Amino acid sequence: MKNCVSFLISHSTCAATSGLPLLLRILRTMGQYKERLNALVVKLHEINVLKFGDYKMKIGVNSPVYFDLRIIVSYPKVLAELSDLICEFAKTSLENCDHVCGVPYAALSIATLVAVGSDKSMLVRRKEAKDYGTKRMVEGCYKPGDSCIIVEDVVTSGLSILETVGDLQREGLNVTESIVVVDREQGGSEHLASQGLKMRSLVSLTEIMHILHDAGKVDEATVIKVKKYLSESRVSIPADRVPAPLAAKKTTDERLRMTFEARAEKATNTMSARLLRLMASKQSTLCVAADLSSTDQVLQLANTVGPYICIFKTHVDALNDFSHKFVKELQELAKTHNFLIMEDRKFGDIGHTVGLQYVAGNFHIADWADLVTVHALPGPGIMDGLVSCLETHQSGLRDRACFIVAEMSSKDTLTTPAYRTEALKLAETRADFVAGVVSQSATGISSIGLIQLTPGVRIPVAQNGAQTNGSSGSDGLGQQYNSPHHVVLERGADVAVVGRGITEAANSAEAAELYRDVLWKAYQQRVGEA
Ligand SMILES: O=c1ccn([C@@H]2O[C@H](COP(=O)(O)O)[C@@H](O)[C@H]2O)c(=O)[nH]1
Repeated sequence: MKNCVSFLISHSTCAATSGLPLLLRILRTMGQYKERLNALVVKLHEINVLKFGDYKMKIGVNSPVYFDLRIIVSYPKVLAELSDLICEFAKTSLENCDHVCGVPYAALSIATLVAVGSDKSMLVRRKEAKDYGTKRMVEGCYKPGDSCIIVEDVVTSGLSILETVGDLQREGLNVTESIVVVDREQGGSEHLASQGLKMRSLVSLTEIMHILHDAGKVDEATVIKVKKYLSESRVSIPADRVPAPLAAKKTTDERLRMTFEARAEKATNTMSARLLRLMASKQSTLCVAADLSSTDQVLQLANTVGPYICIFKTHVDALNDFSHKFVKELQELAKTHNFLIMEDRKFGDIGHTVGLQYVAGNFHIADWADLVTVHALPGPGIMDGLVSCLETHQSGLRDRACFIVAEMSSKDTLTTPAYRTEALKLAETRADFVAGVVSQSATGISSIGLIQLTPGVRIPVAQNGAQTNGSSGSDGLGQQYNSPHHVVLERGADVAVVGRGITEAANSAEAAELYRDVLWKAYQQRVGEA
């Protein structure tokens, strides 16, 4: 019945456009489909894909029924019929996805024919990474954000599907659904659902037993034996076998629902805890980017927006009159208005060099910037370089921290999903110095205390002057903007960076107050306080 409803949904559009009365046409198509499915099940039994006896399963238990869909490749007509039925069954889902990926190896032949039958691109997940060439785990032409449907032969626990989904997600693909031939009804669909994955099966083990019994292929005793086995043999997946991106997704979701106060309690980095508390007490998640060229302009802006912000972000190498008097005054304003100073230096060299750039040079950044930004590109050595300088520096590690740039906001950024994953790993392992990450999304950020800083934020103004909630254009030089609402609720931003949205406003104080309020309301909605 469940599958008839799926089938009905898939076919309602084509039925609606035909000349026949709608219901009659749907029922006829459904009847034909059901007849073909029954015949296929009988055929699968005939060719020994479906076996009854006493079988030792991969998961350790014995089963009175076993499916070996691997041998279907030796029966091309049966393989073609099965794939055709999947194309019918999942018509709408297949129309709306970008790719089809079979779980290796048994489902590969089925997925290939489904991809051909539905004119969709196919992806192949490798079971082992190559140690030469591209070293990719997923072969095929795709880009991050593309959607993909999984095709699997038989589902018991769902672990094989989860492993495939894990690899696809690591490549930035968005897995929307899994279509399986047989659901053994031993917990697979529930496990997948608990990881946010929808699963639909062509036929369940119970349905197979009914079809074969009605066709006189199995006796009543076998039906009862299988039924008893099903009621006694639920299969579980140990938490440590759930692939990382999926496990991380659960933690990320929990993290996003927590208040800043609660997260501060769990934060292992001192500056992260301090900033989270500051955000909560000041009710502000706004970071203003002071991309200006004179120190007077910067100080005036800091004084104007100070009451509404948690971070004041500078690019001191863009100033034409930098002085140490300037940083002293900026620090005074930070004390008066209670905000942190972030120098958006985006360090990106080897450890030794960045150490010098941090504590020495013209700017002596470590003397006055509470926070700095750092690229992950050079690898862990960059952290060692910065941290070793701080160990002998007057401010010490307790009062200084960095944000790792995991992903940039600009169009066609080279911070690919794979790069981002590695940058996040670096952030998670260096809680001694890392307070947060610069990122456009929360995916994969699992440490509760890690703060997500998201630049590229601007309130969109509609043609008629009314505000809208959508994404909000670009600056013609690669910067891409999203609305405050969108970055907090859809992308998981904790702190939103706003530059020209405030510095170019007619009244910077009013603009900062507006951004602060809109961002705070979105945060409250996210944690369920609104
Ligand atoms: O990915 C990134 C990282 C940093 N930035 C910085 O944020 C501000 C954005 O200014 P707007 O005027 O709001 O565009 C700017 O200081 C950048 O250096 C970023 O935009 N994207």
